[in-house]
Amino acid sequence: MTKSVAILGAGAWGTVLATLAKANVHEVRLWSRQGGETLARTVQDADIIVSAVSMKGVRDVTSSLQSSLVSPNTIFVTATKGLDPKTTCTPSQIWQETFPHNPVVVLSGPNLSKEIEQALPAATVVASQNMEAAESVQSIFSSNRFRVYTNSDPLGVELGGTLKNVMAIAAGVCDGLQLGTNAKAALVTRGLTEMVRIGTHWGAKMETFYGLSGLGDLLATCNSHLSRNYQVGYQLAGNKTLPEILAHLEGTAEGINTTNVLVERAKQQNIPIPITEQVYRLLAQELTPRQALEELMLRNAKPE
Ligand SMILES: NC(=O)C1=CN([C@@H]2O[C@H](COP(=O)(O)OP(=O)(O)OC[C@H]3O[C@@H](n4cnc5c(N)ncnc54)[C@H](OP(=O)(O)O)[C@@H]3O)[C@@H](O)[C@H]2O)C=CC1
Ligand SMILES: O=C(CO)COP(=O)(O)O
Repeated sequence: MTKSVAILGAGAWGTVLATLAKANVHEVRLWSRQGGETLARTVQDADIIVSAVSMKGVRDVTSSLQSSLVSPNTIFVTATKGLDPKTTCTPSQIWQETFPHNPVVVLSGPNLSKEIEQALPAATVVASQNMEAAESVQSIFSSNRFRVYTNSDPLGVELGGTLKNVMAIAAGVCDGLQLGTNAKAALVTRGLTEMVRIGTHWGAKMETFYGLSGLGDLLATCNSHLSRNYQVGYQLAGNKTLPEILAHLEGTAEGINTTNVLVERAKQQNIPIPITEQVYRLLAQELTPRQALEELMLRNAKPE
């Protein structure tokens, strides 16, 4: 059945999600601040509202939408991979808090938009406490080139996609310094352990991090020059400064803000996050990439 899909955010990801839904013959309206259409008209009578804005736009968009008419049956889908700097809330928590009576679905997975744009095969996860809503979103985006799985742990799926961005920055540094395959394997594996530690403390299920939205996205972004977060790390290792890198980066690298939020939250809750901490210090120009490596290698000996 044809659905009416409103996609908010016409950046790299929003545009690709619009193409996928259109290919399944849904009626798609794509909104951005630059476009001619109002937000209220874009979401009018929508069955599904997909948010693909970057984290810095989520609060603006949710508060602008509050006054618009959204039916309680409308499903919200959030595809943003970030954390709110003020509250440390995830995007889906913000959407749910703003629209407490609507189903909210998280869409996240190893989905480098440039590859999907080229019609290369990919898989993703749609997660919700409302399985009917998740299945509805699954059918909107599923195709022979985009395989969509459902999951009942939205927090775990969302945190997987968010926390891996920090590790992608670290992986970019690792490759930029040409530290080798052993170092990269160690980094990504210990990075996953760190993601599980933070995520389970937050209330997510451990097994979710071993699925597409956790390990899957970690592998994709830690191994691809298409990842903006990886690019940030790679270029830091090439001695560029963060402002220089950001001046030429195509799109958003959410891992930078996420690192800051995580360090704050982990400090308050006493969670050890050694890799994130070194990424934080590197981004803050407190140390060089080589010094960050030394710090990680010379930590106290401990069991795995
Ligand atoms: N690109 C990818 O491969 C993937 C990205 N994601 C996630 O999706 C999100 C968006 O990424 P991506 O599309 O790549 O980023 P882009 O930088 O390409 O686009 C960002 C989008 O957010 C919008 N935006 C930013 N601030 C505001 C605001 N205050 N109000 C309204 N809209 C705003 C921008 O609108 P405007 O054009 O008007 O500036 C733009 O549409 C990120 O969280 C990212 O992690 C997830 C999976 C894959
Ligand atoms: O989340 C992504 C792929 O799944 C996109 O990664 P970047 O934001 O690092 O480009």
